[in-house]
Amino acid sequence: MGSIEGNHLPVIVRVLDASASEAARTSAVCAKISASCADPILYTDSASCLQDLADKSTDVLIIDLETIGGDEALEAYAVRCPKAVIIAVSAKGSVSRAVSAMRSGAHDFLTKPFSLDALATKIMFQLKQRRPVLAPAPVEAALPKEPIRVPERQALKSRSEISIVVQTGLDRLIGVSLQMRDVHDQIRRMAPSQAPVFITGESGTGKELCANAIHDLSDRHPNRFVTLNCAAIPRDLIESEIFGYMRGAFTGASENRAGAAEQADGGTLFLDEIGEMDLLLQSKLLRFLQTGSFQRLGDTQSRKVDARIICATNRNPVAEITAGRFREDLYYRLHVLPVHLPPLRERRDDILPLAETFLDRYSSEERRNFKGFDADAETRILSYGWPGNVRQLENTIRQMVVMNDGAAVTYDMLPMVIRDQSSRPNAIIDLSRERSRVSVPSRPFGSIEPLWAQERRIIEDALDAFDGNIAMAAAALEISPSTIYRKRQSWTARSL
Ligand SMILES: Nc1ncnc2c1ncn2[C@@H]1O[C@H](COP(=O)(O)OP(=O)(O)OP(=O)(O)O)[C@@H](O)[C@H]1O
Repeated sequence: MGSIEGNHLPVIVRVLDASASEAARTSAVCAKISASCADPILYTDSASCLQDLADKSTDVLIIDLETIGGDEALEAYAVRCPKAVIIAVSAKGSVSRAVSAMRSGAHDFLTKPFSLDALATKIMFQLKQRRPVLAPAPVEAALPKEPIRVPERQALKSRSEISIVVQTGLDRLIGVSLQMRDVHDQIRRMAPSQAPVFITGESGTGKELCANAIHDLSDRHPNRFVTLNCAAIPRDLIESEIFGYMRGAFTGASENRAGAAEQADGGTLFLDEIGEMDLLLQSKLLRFLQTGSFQRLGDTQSRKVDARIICATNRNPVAEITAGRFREDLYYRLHVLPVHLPPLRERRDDILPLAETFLDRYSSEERRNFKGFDADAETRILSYGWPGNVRQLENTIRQMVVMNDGAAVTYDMLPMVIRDQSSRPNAIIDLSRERSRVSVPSRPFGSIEPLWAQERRIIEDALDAFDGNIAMAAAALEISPSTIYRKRQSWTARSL
C-alpha cells in the first residue's frame, strides 16, 4: 500500500458503483477521513476498476456488491490489491451477506444507505490497523517494555479512545500463554537479524501478524512490509507478482510494473502460503535468495534488491519435501529462523484475553455496549476446540456483536456450532479422559460431607486434573473461572 507505510503519501481511494451518483456520494467520504486523500477515483464498470487495481496502487477500495454481481465476485478484486482496505457496500444487507463478503476479502461491510461518518469510521479503523504511523525510532526504543498487553476487562476504554489506539509490533499479537510468551521472545530476538524467517502453524493462528511484528521490531520498519499470498494468486501470475514485468511481457502487460520484491526493497517481503508455489518458481526464488538479484518478466536486465524474506505455510514443510512438492534446498535456505504458532486449542490461556480484546474492538466499532461474557458463555468459549483458531474466534465474536447488544454476551448469543458441541465431538476437550487421570480421595463410609466440602473436593480435583489451570478446570466443570476464585476465597475465610 503505497501511502500506508508511514511516509505520509496521500491515501488512494477507489470507489466502484454502477450508479455514478452513488459513487460520487460515497467518494465524499474522503473529506471525512483524518488522513490526506488523493482525488478519489470513481468507476461505474468492473473491468476498468479491475485493471487499475492490478496495475496501480490502492489504499482503500469501496465496492458495491450489486455492481460486481455479488459477494463471491469480490475475491477477484481482493487478490489484486492485497494490501488495500476493502469496504463492501450493498443495498441487500444481512449478517450472512456481511460474513460472506468478509470471507471473500472485504475488511468491513455497510448496508446502503449508509452515513458517510460510519464509512469514514470504518476506513480509519482499518487504516490504523494497517498503518502504524511511527516516527522512525531506534529498535530498542520500539521494543515494548511489557511483552503482553491485554485489555483490562473492568477498565474498558471509551470508544473514541479505542479507535485511535495504534498498535504495532507485539502489541497486536495477543497471548498470555507460555507458548505465546515464547513466541514473543523469539520474535524479539529474530527481529534485528537479516536472516530469513520460516513461520509454520495452522490457518488462522496468526502467522501474518507474527511476520508483521518481526518487521515492526526490526530496523527495516520505516520501509515497506509487502505481503504476497501465494494461495490467493493464480499460480501462473505469482512470478510476475513477485518479480514484476515489462510492458508487452504477456497479454495485458500494458506498462512496466515493479513486483513485490522491488516494492519491499529496504523492507520485508512476506511470502504467505509458500507451499503453493510451483517447483519452477521455487528455483527462481532460490536463485533470488542466493544472489539477491532477479529479472522482471520480459526484461533482460538484472536487478538487485535488499529485502528480508519471511515466509509462512500451514502445511508440514518436511512432508511437502518428502512428497516432492517443495525443494529441499529452498527449504534450508528459508528455514534459518523457524517460528511455530501453536493452534489455539493448545494454548487455552489465550482464549479469554483474545475473546475480550475482540469484544472490545467490535463493540466499539459496531457501537454496542458489551462489557464482557456471562459465566455460561465464557465456559463454552473456553471449552470449544476452535478448529479455525484465532480467526474463527475473532469472526465468531464479531458476528455475535453485529447480531446482538447488551452488557454481557450470553450463552444464547453464541453461534449454534459453538453451543451444540455434541455435534462436533473433536471440537471439545475430552474431559472424561482428563478426569480419569486423578484418583478420587477416599471418604469415610456413611459420613455426610457438607456441601461446601464436596464442592471444594470437586473443584480441587478438576484443578489437579488440569495442572492448576483455572480456565480449563472451570470449562470442565461448566462454571466461570471467577466462580472458582470466589469459592477459593470462601474456603480461606472458613479456615481462618
Ligand atoms: N495472537 C493474536 N492476537 C490478535 N489477533 C490475532 C492473533 N492471532 C491471529 N489473530 C487474528 O486472526 C486473524 C488471522 O490471523 P493471520 O492472518 O495472522 O493468521 P494466519 O496464520 O496467517 O492465517 P492463514 O494461514 O489462513 O493465512 C487475523 O484477523 C488476526 O488479526
